[in-house]
Amino acid sequence: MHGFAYKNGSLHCEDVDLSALVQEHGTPLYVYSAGTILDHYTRLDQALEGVEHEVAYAVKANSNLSVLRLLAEHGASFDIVSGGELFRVIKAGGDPAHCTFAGVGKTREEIEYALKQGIYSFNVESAEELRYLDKVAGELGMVAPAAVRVNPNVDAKTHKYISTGKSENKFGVDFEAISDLYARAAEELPNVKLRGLQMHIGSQLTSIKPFVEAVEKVTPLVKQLKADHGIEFWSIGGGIGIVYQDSLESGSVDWWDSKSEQDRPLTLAQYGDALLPKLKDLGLKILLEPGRAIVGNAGVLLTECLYEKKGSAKTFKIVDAGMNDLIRPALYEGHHEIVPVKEPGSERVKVDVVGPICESGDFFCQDRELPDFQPGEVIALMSAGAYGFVMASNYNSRPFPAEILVEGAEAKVVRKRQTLDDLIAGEA
Ligand SMILES: Cc1ncc(COP(=O)(O)O)c(C=O)c1O
Ligand SMILES: N[C@@H](CCCC[NH3+])C(=O)O
Repeated sequence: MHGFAYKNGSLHCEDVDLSALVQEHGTPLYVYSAGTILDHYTRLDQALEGVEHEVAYAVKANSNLSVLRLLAEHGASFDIVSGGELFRVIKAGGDPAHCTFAGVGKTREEIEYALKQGIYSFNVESAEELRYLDKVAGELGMVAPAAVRVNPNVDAKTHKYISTGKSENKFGVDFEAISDLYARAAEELPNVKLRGLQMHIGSQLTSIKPFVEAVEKVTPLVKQLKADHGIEFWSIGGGIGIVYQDSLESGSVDWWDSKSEQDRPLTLAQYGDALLPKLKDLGLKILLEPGRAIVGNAGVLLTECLYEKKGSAKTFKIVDAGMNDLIRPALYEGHHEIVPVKEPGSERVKVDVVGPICESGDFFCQDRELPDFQPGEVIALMSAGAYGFVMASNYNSRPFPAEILVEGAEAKVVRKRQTLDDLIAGEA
């Protein structure tokens, strides 16, 4: 079994009982299913069968070394956004020659590091950055492989903080300016080799429409760039959304197929079916940069209920994880399904589940009907595999939680819980 399900009255990840795991490792605890990660990676890879392509996992979503190693061993490429992420990929056995480097603010140090490691492409986000890349590469006597990120000005219809493909967003170069930029680069920038075009319109897209709109809008441009400059790849970015509501089953291998179309707005197969016909005859290598779709439903954050506080207006369940461990609810009002690890009965209570941080925004849900659970019991915040641990902080001097990777009946600690000494390491 992949993913998460109740067995013998207790929530399991694959064949590992999460109650037993918590007894051994404590809470808060991130737990990932290797089976789900590989299943979703494979499904996405298969969705583009029929066109030359690479699935470049977006490392930012979950950059644990063991997660990266798992994906590298199964042939993934990687999309990185910092020198630190490249370092992680290399340490995990990934091949820099299959890495693309995104981001609007690459430093000289990062550019030099990536050039020396021989990455596949710098995905450049402005004319100024392209010029700087040319300068740095020239000074090192190297030629930098590059693609420009086009901002197609398409509405991704997602949360405004994670929409990236509109003109008012800081990302990419205006669609109308791309042809001219490639022409000028060909004449003026001898230390840059433009080998592709990149785009990424936003994250957590649950409809195929914006993807189709962006691909249709940009297709004439890539054709022209191929004809004029011989570009060889088109990265259409990541952004495929996952289900956050009723997501207990979503890490299971059968889940993707078991949902009706209304319940599951966008499957990986639908994504492939809609886009493949538009991409397959371009004569270009197609790159995908999925993050959340691969790891999101593969992870949970386990946390213990410390207190139940009945106020005059609300009942609060106070747990030992906070917004410092999982910030998505505080930052985007992101919804994470909450289920007790001990299989619950049918009784429901309306509660706020809150953390120990001194912020009113430190909540995991508000006024939500949940199966009842008591202090001392452990709950799982579902679909926390993407943008969970990677966005954690030490706010309120709370140490980072541990991370566990489960494969079948084996549970491996892939990041130790931070100690109090770790917390102050390097401070004077
Ligand atoms: C350039 C780029 N590629 C890929 C991703 C991965 O996005 P997602 O996790 O939504 O697939 C992001 C984040 O939104 C990104 O900025
Ligand atoms: N951190 C965001 C996604 C950002 C995507 C990165 N470009 C989230 O949790 O939904």
